[in-house]
Formats: sequence, C-alpha cells, structure tokens
Amino acid sequence: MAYFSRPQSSAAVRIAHPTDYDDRERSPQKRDSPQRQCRNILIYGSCRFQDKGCIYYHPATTSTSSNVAIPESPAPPSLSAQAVHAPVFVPKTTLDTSSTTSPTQPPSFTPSASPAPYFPGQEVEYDDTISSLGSFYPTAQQAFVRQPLDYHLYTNPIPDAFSPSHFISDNFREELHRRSDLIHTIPSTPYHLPEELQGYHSLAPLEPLVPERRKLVSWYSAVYRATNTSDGATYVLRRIENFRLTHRAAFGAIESWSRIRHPNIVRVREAFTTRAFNDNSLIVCYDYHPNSKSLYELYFNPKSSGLLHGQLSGSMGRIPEATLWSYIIQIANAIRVAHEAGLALRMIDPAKILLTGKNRLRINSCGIVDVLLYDTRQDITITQQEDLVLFGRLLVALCCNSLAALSALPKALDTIGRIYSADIQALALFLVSKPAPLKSITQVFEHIGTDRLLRDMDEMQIANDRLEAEVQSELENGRLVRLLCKFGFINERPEFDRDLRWAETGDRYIIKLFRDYVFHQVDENRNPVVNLSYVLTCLNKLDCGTDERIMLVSRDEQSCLVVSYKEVKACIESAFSDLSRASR
Ligand SMILES: Nc1ncnc2c1ncn2[C@@H]1O[C@H](COP(=O)(O)OP(=O)(O)OP(=O)(O)O)[C@@H](O)[C@H]1O
Repeated sequence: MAYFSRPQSSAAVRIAHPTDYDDRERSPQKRDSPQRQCRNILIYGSCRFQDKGCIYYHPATTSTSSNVAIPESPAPPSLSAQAVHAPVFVPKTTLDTSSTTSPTQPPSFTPSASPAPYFPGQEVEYDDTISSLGSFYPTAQQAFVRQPLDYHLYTNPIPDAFSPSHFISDNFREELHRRSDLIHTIPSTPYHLPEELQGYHSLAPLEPLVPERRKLVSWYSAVYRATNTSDGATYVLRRIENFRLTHRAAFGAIESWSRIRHPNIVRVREAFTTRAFNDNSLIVCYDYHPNSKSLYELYFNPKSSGLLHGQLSGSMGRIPEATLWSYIIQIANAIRVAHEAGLALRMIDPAKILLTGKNRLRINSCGIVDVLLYDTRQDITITQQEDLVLFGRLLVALCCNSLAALSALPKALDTIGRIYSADIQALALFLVSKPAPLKSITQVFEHIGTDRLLRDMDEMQIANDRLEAEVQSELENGRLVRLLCKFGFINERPEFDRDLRWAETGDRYIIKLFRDYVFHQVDENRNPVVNLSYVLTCLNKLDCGTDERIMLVSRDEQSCLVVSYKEVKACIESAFSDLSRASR
C-alpha cells in the first residue's frame, strides 16, 4: 500500500483497500486477471460494462444499477482534523440509500461512462443537466444538503427561450469579434494621414478614396477611424475638405447635437477645424459603430445587392414588411427626438443611415449640414418639413428596392400598393406629398398605430432577454480562469522539484491528484476523456468548495484518497498563499 504523507492543512482521509484485495492488487502478475475486482465497482459501486465484456470480477451481491450501488462514505460529511484517522475504507456490497452523497459517486456524467469527446473548435454538446447544482445530484436528492444557490453556479437561461449553453452563441460571439477586429485592422492600401489630430491618433480611412466621390452639399468629405488620446476609445472623424469656417457660432449646432443621446442617432461628440491635411478642413467627430453598413450599401449598391438582398430581404429581394415597419418606427423616433429638441436631421439619406446591429438603424452625420449651411440658414420649420419629405422618399426607395423609383413617384406608389399593405402606401404618400399646411412627426406615429409600436416594443424586449441570457452564460468564466491560473502557478513548479515537502506531499500532492482527476481521466479503454462539461462541473464544485467527496487515485493506481472539494479548495488556497507570500 502506498503511503501518502498526511496533508498538513487538509483533512484528507487516508484509506486502505481490504487486505485480501490489496494483496491481489499489488501482485503484478495478477493485474489483468479477471479475478481482480473491477475498479468501477470500488469507485462507483457499479460497472456499466459488466455485461458488455468487462473482464474484471464483479461481486454478485453488487447491484448493477448505478443508482443504488454506491459504497458508503468512509467519513462524516464534515471532516475535522481528527478525521485523518478515520477508519479504513471497506467497500460494502449493500447500499444505504439514505447516506449522504456518495464520496465516490461521480457527477451525472461519470468519467468511466465515456463522455462524448470534445474536439477543439467544435460546438460542445453540453449536457444541460449540469447547468445547476441541483441537477448534479440526480440520485441523492433527499439526503443531499443543497449548497446555497449563488454566483458560484452556472444558471440555465429561461427554458424554451434559448438553447442552453455555457457560452454565448456562436453568431453573437462572431459578430462581437468582427467588431473588435475592425477597430484594429489597418487598410492594406497605403495612405498618408496626420499622425496626430487635436487629441486623436491612429487615423485610418474607413473607405477608399475613389475618383467619383459624391459631394456632401457642395464639399467633398472623407471618413476616418481614429483613437482618442484621452479616453483611448475609437471614433469616426468626418472631414469636410477645403471648408473655411466663417463664424464660430456655426458650432452651436454641434453643441446642441452633442447633447442628444438616442439609440437611433449616431452620437455627435465634437467639431473643430484643422490645417493638418494641408487645407482648411472641418472635422466632426462621431461614435464609431464597427461593422455597420449604410442602407445604401445594403439595398442600393449594385456591387453588393445580390448577396445582401438575398440575406436580408428574402429571395424576392424585397424587405419584409415587418422589417420595414421596424425601420419606419426607428427613423420616425429619431426624427421625433430631433424635432422636439428644435433640430432637424437633414441626413435622411440611405448613405447616411447605418445598420449597426440586427435591424438597428442609426442616423449618421447629424449636425454637419447645420455647420456647412450656417451662412444660408433656413427656418427650422422648413428643414423639419424637409425631414419628413426625405423620410418619404427613403421609404419609397426602400419599398421599390431602387433609387431610380424616386424619379417617377406616382408609379412607385402604385408599385408599393401592389407589394405592401395599404398602410405603408398611405404613409409613403403622406410623407412625400406637399404639406397641408404643415405635417408633423406625430401624424407619422398615427399612421404607424399603437399595435405596431407595441409589437416593436415586444421584439425589443425579447431581444433584450436574449442578450441578458447571453451575458449570463459568460458570467462565470472569469472565475474559472482565476482558478485555472492558480493551478498553473501551483502545479509542477520546477524550483520545488526536489523539495518533497512542496511537490509530492500533503496539500500539493492532493492538488496534483485532483488535477489528474479533472483533466487526465481515461475511459475503460484508457483513451483520454476530453469532456469540457465534466471539467466545468469539477471546477465549479471546487470553486464552491462543496462537501461532496471524490476519490483521487495515484498515477500507479495503487492508492487512493477520499477528499471533499472543500478540502481540495483549502489545499489550493493554502498552496497559493504560500506562493504569494514567497513572491513578496
Ligand atoms: N459612425 C460610423 N461608424 C461606423 N462606420 C461608419 C460611421 N460613419 C461612416 N461609416 C462608414 O464609413 C463609410 C463611409 O461613410 P460615408 O458616410 O462617407 O458613406 P458613403 O457611402 O461614402 O456616402 P457618400 O457617398 O455620401 O460619401 C461607410 O462604409 C460607412 O458605413
């Protein structure tokens, strides 16, 4: 029988196999004999492979049901320091079902049960029964003392609403990665931009400078991504080339816009002039929404129309009516906020409306026209009326899937009537027709109607629930990373290789065996068990410090220790604090 030196701080139980069994066990020539008692019986109380060719000896009195054949716990549920002298462990053939959770009963996915292999990069098929502590113990419900349900545990999302997973969905993860990649990518084509621009650095163009550029009012513009020196965040700088600011008061509009924070408006940050581009340039700074696309790019750009229309508008290349109403509500809402603040959007143009997430629209470049046209400023009532006409024209173009449709409005409205509901047609007609005497955004909401607004609100709340569930599934991962870091610090420290007290005895040895228990399991054919669910469960129980006991087996399989997760946790904490003290 191998001897484990007694852990200094833990209350691990030294156990011995029954003498006759122990003798057989130690005899090398008998190692593979069918007369050797099956280890599954010893550890789990049953062997799933008893009738499926397992060559080891299975005592007749042992039930094959994994639910009942659990050897009795050798130690009381809470171990004191004296418990190290606990009686010798003798596997019993009868089961006391009222005993506490078996020390040797593994979680519902037993290591010996050949869990489904996990391949890196492949979606793990998680066993949703492990997602809450209660379900760790399906067979010992009555006797099990529940751990308090607290932050230590993975929590199932609301059933039926989302497929349960320990991690956020692949699509969402991909989208977030793409956004964060785009913040750092640098265009491959060379460009020469100022290194520093009034507190911004790392400027990079957001679009290639092509010869056939559209003018913004009467000026050419360019858009750059840039990092702000003071907060480190990334912003968009829209530059108006060769613009000479005549009145500083023109920036008053930018100040008003910077106070508006609305989910359907790209936030305006600040504006300044510069000569850093070797001209007089006006710069207006906006929030950056990586991986966004303008409605023009999505629906009207001939280069991308095929693919995107296929994805977004269905096989007919048409925007579904429900999506269209969602767009209408969002744009109308942005107009409402601007008009209530005494401003006009003036940018209801497919190239200046960004889709920044699933169906989320934001009006871009607000405030810039107010600065550009400061000298010829118009009455706000007129510009607000223009907003509604621009909105109507955008709606017609979106419905007809063509900007050319705007040159023959009556025909376009006819087409809309054939494709979409009469309500859409009526709204488009209301928006593009001459005001009589004045139209207001309130009338637009009357056209939309309460039902559609409420339906949109429902969708938003469902989307919010979904996001909360996604966040919840990632909540616990930081905790587990901290735990794994501690393992990394403690296990196999080369400088303590020869220090037996550190490496191979006591607490450290338990930690080493626990590491094997979690990560180095093998199945009955000695193939590695690579099951992420199992690892997560063990680590969660370790982090909770549950009283559940497990059997740690030495690498030569000659000895074993029964310890609780609580004790392993104490070992790790003590070893880690030893290390931390030494590092000071
Ligand atoms: N705030 C922003 N966040 C993320 N991307 C943006 C932002 N503003 C603009 N972009 C992107 O920068 C690119 C250029 O924007 P811009 O407004 O100049 O569009 P455009 O199609 O070139 O319009 P125009 O033809 O009027 O210049 C577009 O791909 C747009 O999606």
